[in-house]
Amino acid sequence: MITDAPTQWLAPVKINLFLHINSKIPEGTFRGYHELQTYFQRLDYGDYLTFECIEEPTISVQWLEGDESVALKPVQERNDLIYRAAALLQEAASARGLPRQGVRITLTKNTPVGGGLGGGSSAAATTLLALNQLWEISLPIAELLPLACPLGADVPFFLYKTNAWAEGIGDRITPYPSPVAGKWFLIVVPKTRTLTAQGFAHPKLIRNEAKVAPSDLAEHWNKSSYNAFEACAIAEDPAIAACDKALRNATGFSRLTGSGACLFSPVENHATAQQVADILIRDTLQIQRIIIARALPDK
Ligand SMILES: C[C@@](CO)(OP(=O)(O)O)[C@H](O)COP(=O)(O)OP(=O)(O)OC[C@H]1O[C@@H](n2ccc(N)nc2=O)[C@H](O)[C@@H]1O
Ligand SMILES: Nc1ncnc2c1ncn2[C@@H]1O[C@H](COP(=O)(O)OP(=O)(O)O)[C@@H](O)[C@H]1O
Repeated sequence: MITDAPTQWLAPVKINLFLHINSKIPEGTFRGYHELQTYFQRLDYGDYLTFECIEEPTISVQWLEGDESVALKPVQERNDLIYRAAALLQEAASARGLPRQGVRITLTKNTPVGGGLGGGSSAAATTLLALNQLWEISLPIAELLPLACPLGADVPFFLYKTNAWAEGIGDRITPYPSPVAGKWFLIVVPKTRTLTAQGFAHPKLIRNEAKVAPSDLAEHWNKSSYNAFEACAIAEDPAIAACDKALRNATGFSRLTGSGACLFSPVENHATAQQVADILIRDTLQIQRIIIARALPDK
């Protein structure tokens, strides 16, 4: 019997061009979470996922080593964001009177876990998008969003498949023209990881930034804005501090993405990126590796 090869999907990473925190939410469902403003930029780099649909309604997720090892795979499968996304969609299909179908998923792990690149969130969103199509459920994005939110504050953004301005807890998404589409970026992966919840809990985090309009920031993202986690991350973690200093010395710019630990800088072109990367890796002990990637265009 001839079967179709499983289809391969890229789960692209994001960088936060800037990230301001406006307040801590005092009550309601998201009590203790933070209201923020950020610009999510997608890059042409990420994990690869394959989906092999099967009739038996079981879900399995296998992690394969890519640029990253599989050492940080969640111990229990039911905690894997990919597994949880597939299970939520299975439930949604069943609730609509559609048959429960199964899937064998593989993840080729390229993105560092705890890097601030949204690897887990992007893989979860890609799973929702892929299985919505492959299982022929065809939910509109408005009906996928309630499934995405409980998986993580970053997951809704990845459903839009475009660069976007985000507010609320990061879940209120407005597609907005990218100020950097097509530009090359260096992403420094330090020999350390950060935990998002710890970053948000830091006592010295700036939590009262005034709100701005997208037009104020997207075009001046590298001058009149900042990443609220950066100062604390640099103060707390010598590896992040060393990588930040090295990248800033080499390119004149360095910024944390998300709650860290990765730092990024725009660069002129691929050749320059490679030259700078080679020198940084040679001279900076605290760098694990460097990703060279290009900002994806808007949809
Ligand atoms: C900081 C950001 C910026 O893009 O990215 P990462 O560094 O994780 O990539 C996101 O806001 C992270 O999104 P995500 O990684 O999905 O976080 P979640 O799992 O939803 O939340 C982890 C924990 O962070 C805190 N949290 C999260 C989002 C938010 N707006 N306020 C918060 O205080 C909560 O304590 C929550 O329990
Ligand atoms: N499929 C998955 N891929 C990556 N991380 C996952 C996955 N499932 C659960 N996680 C957990 O999600 C957390 C955030 O991971 P990740 O999205 O890679 O980093 P970040 O939020 O810093 O960008 C980690 O604690 C990780 O163990």
